[in-house]
Amino acid sequence: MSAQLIEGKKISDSIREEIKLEAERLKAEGTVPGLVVILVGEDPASQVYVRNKAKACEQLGYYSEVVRLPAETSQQELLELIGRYNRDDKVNGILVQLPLPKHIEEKAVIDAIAVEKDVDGFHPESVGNLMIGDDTLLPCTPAGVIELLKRTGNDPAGKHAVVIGRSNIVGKPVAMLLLREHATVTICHSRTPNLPEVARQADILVAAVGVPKLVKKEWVKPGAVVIDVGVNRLPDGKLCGDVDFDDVLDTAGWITPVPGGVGPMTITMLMANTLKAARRSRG
Ligand SMILES: Nc1nc2c(c(=O)[nH]1)N[C@@H](CN(C=O)c1ccc(C(=O)N[C@@H](CCC(=O)O)C(=O)O)cc1)CN2
Ligand SMILES: [Mg+2]
Repeated sequence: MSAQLIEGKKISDSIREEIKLEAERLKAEGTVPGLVVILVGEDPASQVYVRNKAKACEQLGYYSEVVRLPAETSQQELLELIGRYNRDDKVNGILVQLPLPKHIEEKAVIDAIAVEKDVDGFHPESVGNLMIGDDTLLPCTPAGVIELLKRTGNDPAGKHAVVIGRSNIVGKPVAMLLLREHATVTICHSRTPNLPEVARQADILVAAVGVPKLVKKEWVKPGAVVIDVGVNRLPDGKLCGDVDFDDVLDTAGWITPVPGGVGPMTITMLMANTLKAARRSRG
């Protein structure tokens, strides 16, 4: 039997409707959520994501700024700009689009963002808050994964979740969020022995490694929920995930497509974080 599709685009659209209502309520009380997105350089994919973030702000009636800086911008210039937005009351969220040019140290940039404006959830204090279970701004893609699970009735509680990938942006935080949702969590990576065998134990399998079509049907327990976080561009220009979708389709119980699965949730959760930061800014 074919797996049920987890339609990220549809779920994302309905969350945006909820956010819009909340944002209107907040605006009626005199607070306009504000987001600045900073892009350094001309990476084509990043340009699309930044444009889509600005569009989402417009759709929701947020105050929005996009700062496009040349690839040669120095780290010091970027840090000074962040410092200015840290002090700007119109702006509740500051997002620096990744990846950054090689001469800029990602950690220095993330550390410079005021934690209360860290709508990416990448600041060490945000990460620490997530780890100890304090209320915080959550990283967008991992938060989107949890929303997809919950809104399709796939509550992680009591399930075995296997996460393939250990990046700071997706693998580690999604594992922490699944743990917070009472899943038993295994984190795998390139040095995990018998990776297919470990993956096959998962009730919920999250693939976030950036290897096109790595996960095959032999890696999937029949009926498992398969969440594909990979966005890989193939030589023919087509997008594909870390899961071999066609191969896995008849084995999985639920599956996210690429495109149209996890991807659309990233920007929606960014909008939710900006709203949350705006609400919190009122004290
Ligand atoms: N500062 C950040 N940088 C990056 C993040 C991030 O969360 N914060 N994540 C990614 C890029 N990203 C948002 O910034 C992002 C990636 C993918 C999508 C998306 O909607 N993907 C679509 C396909 C889009 C396409 O056709 O290329 C999908 O999967 O359906 C949105 C946002 C790295 N940088
Ligand atoms: Mg404001």
